[in-house]
Amino acid sequence: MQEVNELGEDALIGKLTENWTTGSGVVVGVGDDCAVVESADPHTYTLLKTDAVIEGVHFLADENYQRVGWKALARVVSDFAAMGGWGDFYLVTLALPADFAVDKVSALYRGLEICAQKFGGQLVGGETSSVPAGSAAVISIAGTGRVKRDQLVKRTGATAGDVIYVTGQLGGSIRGKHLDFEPRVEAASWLAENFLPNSMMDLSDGLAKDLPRLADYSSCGYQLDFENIPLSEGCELSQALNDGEDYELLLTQPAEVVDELELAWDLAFPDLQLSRIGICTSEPSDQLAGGWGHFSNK
Ligand SMILES: Nc1ncnc2c1ncn2[C@@H]1O[C@H](COP(=O)(O)OP(=O)(O)OP(=O)(O)O)[C@@H](O)[C@H]1O
Ligand SMILES: Cc1ncc(C[n+]2csc(CCOP(=O)(O)O)c2C)c(N)n1
Ligand SMILES: [Mg+2]
Repeated sequence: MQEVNELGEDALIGKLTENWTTGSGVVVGVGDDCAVVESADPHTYTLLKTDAVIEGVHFLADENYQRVGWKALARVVSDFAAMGGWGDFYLVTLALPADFAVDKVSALYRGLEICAQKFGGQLVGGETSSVPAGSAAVISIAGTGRVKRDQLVKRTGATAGDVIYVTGQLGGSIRGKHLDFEPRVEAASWLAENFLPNSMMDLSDGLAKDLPRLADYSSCGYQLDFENIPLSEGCELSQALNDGEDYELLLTQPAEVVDELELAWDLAFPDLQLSRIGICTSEPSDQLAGGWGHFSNK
């Protein structure tokens, strides 16, 4: 019997969805940060995302649950941002063991509310269920969002010659940033409005996992300047590549616009680093391997 760890996360999703076709109303199906579907408004698309955090996998059981609530919602907001959009409505699914403390759930909801308040969008319902005694708590957020049609940025548009950028610094998120990161909503929509990147995604599984994904989706390769990868304080390159949960933006821009982009960026976001870390190539690359994978690091 084949186990899921033998396939790895991406191959499993690929196998399960290989026969799914993109029917009418679907702009982007499986394979990007969000699904994108037509909306009644001719100027926007609707974004759809569902994302779970699991005790013991995404946070420790004794964590401050307000921070867990922030993280759970901010992850969805980050995926909306990665398409150039923002969140509108959120549903919360809880699956808890029977002895779970009410105070922890209340704290979780404060975190969700604070995050929704800060980044916009409303909490509008959910679902409550249980897990067997001794099992891990599961919190899942489903959200709908919006993006202007002419500002949608996908993972598939990178082309050879594009300059590859990341925002912020990478690595070491487990020291705390994975719980209280700022989804890059403002930066992403500024980019989408002013410099429409050829491709963009948020970095959740580490640059070593996510850049090869972006390159695969775009049918190109990449050449990294490792010395230009921005390291979080106290981190080594291997952490920046592999730790994951940076929730920074990874994007590519045609070379002709990068000088103008960098000047404008420094004025618009003086406190957020934008680093040129490499270029897209026409040939496939093998500079990177690693990062986070559920089941195994495949
Ligand atoms: N069980 C599943 N069935 C169908 N599609 C899935 C399943 N799991 C993931 N997908 C799809 O696979 C793609 C990658 O999903 P994933 O949740 O890894 O998104 P991501 O943006 O790469 O990661 P993150 O959510 O951490 O930012 C998405 O398009 C998602 O809709
Ligand atoms: C207790 C604990 N152990 C490990 C980690 C690290 N971690 C968990 S999931 C993940 C990738 C993103 O998840 P997903 O692919 O589900 O978006 C990473 C880097 C953590 N945060 N807490
Ligand atoms: Mg993502």
